[in-house]
Amino acid sequence: MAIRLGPNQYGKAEVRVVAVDRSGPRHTLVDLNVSSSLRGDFTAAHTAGDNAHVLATDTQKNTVFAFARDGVGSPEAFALRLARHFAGAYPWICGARIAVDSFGWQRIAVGGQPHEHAFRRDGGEVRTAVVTVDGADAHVLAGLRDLAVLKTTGSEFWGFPRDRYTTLAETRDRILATAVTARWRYSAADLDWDATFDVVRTTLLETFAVTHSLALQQTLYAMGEAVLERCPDVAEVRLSMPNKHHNLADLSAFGLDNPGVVYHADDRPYGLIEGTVLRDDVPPAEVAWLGTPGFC
Ligand SMILES: O=c1[nH]c(=O)c2[nH]c(=O)[nH]c2[nH]1
Repeated sequence: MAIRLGPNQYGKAEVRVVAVDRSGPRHTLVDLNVSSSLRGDFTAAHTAGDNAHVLATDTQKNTVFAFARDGVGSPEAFALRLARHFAGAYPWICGARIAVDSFGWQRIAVGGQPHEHAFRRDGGEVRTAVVTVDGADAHVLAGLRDLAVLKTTGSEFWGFPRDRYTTLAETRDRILATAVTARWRYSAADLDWDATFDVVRTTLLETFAVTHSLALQQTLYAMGEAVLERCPDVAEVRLSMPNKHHNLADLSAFGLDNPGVVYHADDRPYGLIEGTVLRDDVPPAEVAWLGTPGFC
C-alpha cells in the first residue's frame, strides 16, 4: 500500500488590517480580515520537512500589511492584487486564494452632521432590557451591547507610570476603538422607552466622537456623565468598554514608511475598562442589578 499526500493548502488566516486615509481632514478607513491560502507543490514540506518551497505564513501576513500601505481600495481589488502576487511569486506556487471580510463603518452623526474621524461599525449591536419587580418597586435597566466605535484621531495616552516591565510608548495620537456595552437604570417606570433609549444611544455616540480622549477611562466617564446630564430619568450608567488596540504596522523592514496608514487590529488581549457613573442624590438599587453580571 502506498501512502501519498492529497490536496493541501496553507496560508495565514485572519490578518486584521485597518488602513486609514488621512489625506484630508475627513478621514476614511478600511477594516479587513484577510486570509491567504497558497496552492502548489508543497509535498517536500509535508513528507520530508523540507521548507524550500514554503513561503512562510508570516511573510504572507507581512505582504498583506505592505500592500495596504499603497491603499486598499475595494476588497475584491485588494484580494486580486495579493492573489496575483502570491500566485506569481515562485514557479511551484500555482494558485492563491485570498478571502477578505470587510467591516463597514459609518460616520457617527454629531448634531446631525457626519463626524470627520469618528465611526461606528455596522451591525452586531444589541439592545437590552432587564426589569426587576421587587414588592411594590419596579426597576428598569435599559442597555446595549457590542456597539463598536472607532476614532482615527483625537486620542492620546501618556503620563502613565513606567516600571521595569513597561514597554508601551507614550502617544499623542492613536486610534481609539471599543465595543460599548452599557446598561443604565431609570428612576421612573413609565417613560417613553424607545425615545429615551434613542437619546441615550445618541449621547453615547456623540460623546465618544467629540471627546478628545486622554484615556479610554476618561472617555468612559465623559460618556456616562453626558447621559446623566441629558437624561434626568437616568439614575446611573454602567459601562464596559474593551480597548481594542490598533497598533501601527512596522513596515520599515520592507523599505516602507507608515505615517498612520496601516494598523493591525489586535483582538486579544485587550484592555477592559469598566465603570459606573451615577448621581449621588439618587438612592442605589442593587436589587435592579442582581443577576446581571459583568459590570462593577
Ligand atoms: O486608554 C487607555 N487606558 C489604559 O489604561 C491603557 N493601558 C494601556 O496599555 N493602554 C491604555 N489605554
